[in-house]
Amino acid sequence: MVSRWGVPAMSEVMERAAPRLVRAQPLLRMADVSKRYGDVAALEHVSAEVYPGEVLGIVGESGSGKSTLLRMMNLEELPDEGRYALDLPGVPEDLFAMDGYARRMLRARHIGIVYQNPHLGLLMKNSSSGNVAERLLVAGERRFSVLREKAKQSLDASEFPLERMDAPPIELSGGMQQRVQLAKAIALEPAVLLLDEPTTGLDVSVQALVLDTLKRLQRERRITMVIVSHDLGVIRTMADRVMVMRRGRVVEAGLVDQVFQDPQAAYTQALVHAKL
Ligand SMILES: Nc1ncnc2c1ncn2[C@@H]1O[C@H](COP(=O)(O)OP(=O)(O)OP(=O)(O)O)[C@@H](O)[C@H]1O
Repeated sequence: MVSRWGVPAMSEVMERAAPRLVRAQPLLRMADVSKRYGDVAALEHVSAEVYPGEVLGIVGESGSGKSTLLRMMNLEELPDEGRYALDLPGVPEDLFAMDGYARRMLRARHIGIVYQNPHLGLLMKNSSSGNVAERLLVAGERRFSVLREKAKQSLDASEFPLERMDAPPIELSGGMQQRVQLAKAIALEPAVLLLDEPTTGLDVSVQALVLDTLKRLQRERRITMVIVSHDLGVIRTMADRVMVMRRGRVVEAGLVDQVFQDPQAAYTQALVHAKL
């Protein structure tokens, strides 16, 4: 299949299409994205599509380019080449072509992100409710009582203990910090929620609880998500489809169950068997 940008929708990849009765327009489309850091090719001709309400998992060993791809999806960084579209009203065809201010505004309004490292997503010494409210300011709300109430609702939806909402993240556990990031990320009901190793580093029991919250939110709100993890268990729990990356390239993509039960690429086979 060739996209309207004239590049293969999933170049050089064994994409096994989801057996959907209705294939809507993708909400998110990245085409032929490449990025080098000096001699390192972090991404080479990567294409990805995510459909509304779908969870795309991205898996691969350390250094395979997962986080770099997510940073591009979050418009934090620009690639050397490639295109990026979100199917939203009034949004330009190629988000990479927007100026810096427009990119920041679009990111704040339509994209939510949870980082593995909460220091990247939160002001650690501000109150947790203030961190969430900061995101709401982007939508133009200025009334303190409304900001506080909406921040509270978002924290509650993230199953954050509300009696701690005035505590700064630096005083909270790792699991609670991730819930504050999540509350901030979903406060404006983003079109897409990006999750970069959101539970890595947490105790196994805490990890399970945070994944439960993410799954519930996804089920109830049909949030479109992209989740990066090196942990196949996390991807299997969360994702509908998976993209397997190696050395900056997509080596395999398809439905999670298909790819994990019957991996086609030698690299995916090794990943799956290493996990068993
Ligand atoms: N800002 C940067 N400057 C230089 N090299 C970078 C930069 N960001 C990423 N890289 C390099 O690009 C490659 C891909 O990195 P990336 O962090 O995307 O991989 P990853 O799959 O997310 O790995 P990990 O799971 O360890 O985070 C790596 O070789 C990395 O060292």
